[in-house]
Amino acid sequence: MSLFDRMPDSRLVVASARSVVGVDHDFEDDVIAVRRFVDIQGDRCSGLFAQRDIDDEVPIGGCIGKILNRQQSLGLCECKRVYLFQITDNRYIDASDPLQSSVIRCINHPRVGEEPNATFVKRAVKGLGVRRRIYAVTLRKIMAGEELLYMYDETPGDQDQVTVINRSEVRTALSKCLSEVAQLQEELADSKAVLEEHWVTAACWKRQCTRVASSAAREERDSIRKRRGSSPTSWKCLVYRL
Ligand SMILES: C[S@@+](CC[C@H](N)C(=O)[O-])C[C@H]1O[C@@H](n2cnc3c(N)ncnc32)[C@H](O)[C@@H]1O
Repeated sequence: MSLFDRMPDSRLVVASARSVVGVDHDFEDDVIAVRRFVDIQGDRCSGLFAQRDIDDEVPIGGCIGKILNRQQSLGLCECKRVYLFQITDNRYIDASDPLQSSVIRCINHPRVGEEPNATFVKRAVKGLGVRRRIYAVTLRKIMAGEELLYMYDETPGDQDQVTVINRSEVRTALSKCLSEVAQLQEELADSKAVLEEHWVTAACWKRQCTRVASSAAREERDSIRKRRGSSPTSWKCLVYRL
């Protein structure tokens, strides 16, 4: 029997507060909580954490959002944070808007050295106005305090090829980004006095650096993508594996 068949009645899962549309980032119940922390790039981000021990194969909650087709979802793959969950070849849940989604949107991908401990299963729900839903389910027993993690490229229905680039390609892409940022910082330092005169804040500086770094990263991705001929959505995987 597959994990999908062993799912309990999805109406019960839908009723869970964790699957309710519009739950904000401060969500916390006795099973999971959304916690904010600072990631390796120094940005504040959110993740889902177990509040108590959770057994294997327990549904955590449903992922909700706007249903998009592949074409409509492409632009969103380029966003800094991607909240797209693929449910079929041509159907995606866009969970970008926290007010139109559930806290399940906050599940992160495992970092280096971490293993996934959750996955998603699909289940059609009749009579609830939602044609297709996917549920986060634990893959093993989770201990209280552990972060829930799932491999983004394993969303049900995801047929994309995963582009795995080797370490030297990663290093080249990274050093290119870093040198662009260093150059920008030099330019900014030159004009620091002028900027100070205009009361440009540190936050604005950071935004400019980030913008240049992400555009450099995008160019690098495009150039590798051209060389590799991979599909645009597979870049989610590339970015996360960095
Ligand atoms: C579905 S959201 C997860 C919640 C997100 N961390 C937040 O703060 O709202 C996916 C985004 O989180 C970030 N993310 C998730 N896992 C990551 C990881 N292992 N390393 C770096 N960024 C990650 C990426 O920006 C990604 O586009």
